[in-house]
Amino acid sequence: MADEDLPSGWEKRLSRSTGQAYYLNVYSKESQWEKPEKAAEPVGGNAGGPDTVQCSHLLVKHEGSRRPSSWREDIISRTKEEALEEVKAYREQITSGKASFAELASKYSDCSSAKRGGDLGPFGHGAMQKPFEAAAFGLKVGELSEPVFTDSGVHIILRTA
Ligand SMILES: O=C(N[C@H](Cc1nc2ccccc2[nH]1)C(=O)O)c1cc2ccccc2s1
Repeated sequence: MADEDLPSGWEKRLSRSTGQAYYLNVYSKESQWEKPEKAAEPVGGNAGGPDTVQCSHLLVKHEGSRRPSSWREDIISRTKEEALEEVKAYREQITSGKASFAELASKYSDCSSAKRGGDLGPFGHGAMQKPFEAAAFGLKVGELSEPVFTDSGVHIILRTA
């Protein structure tokens, strides 16, 4: 049933038992008696955003990391603060053009993806730790994140696709 000033994503229906009008959210299939005032959003939260992104990252682990070991160092003992300072220095070298992201990631990242210049390949929602996912999906293609903290350590993330 059409209703000229009904926000998008809703349909007006009539109750079979009472004949009273109710409103159906065409995305969630939920219904309500009150006339909606806002458009219904497609479910899934990132309406209009991509389902997958591709990123490279440079990870500096620290003594409190989930796994304080990597291909670079058997036992990683730097502090979280030291890891942040190192990541900020790498970020500055990249943004000033003194070094490429892939060059620094391959040399200094404590993630095994260092062997691929930091490339993690394409990934969707739910694949990575939440702070990493939130940062990655918030980047434009070609954009370099500020330092991001996860249980693995301190990252900078470059969205590549
Ligand atoms: O979890 C990984 N590596 C961990 C470190 C780590 N922790 C992360 C958390 C979020 C995103 C990437 C991350 N990498 C390790 O080596 O201890 C991954 C390595 C690779 C390599 C290739 C592609 C995906 C991945 S995910």
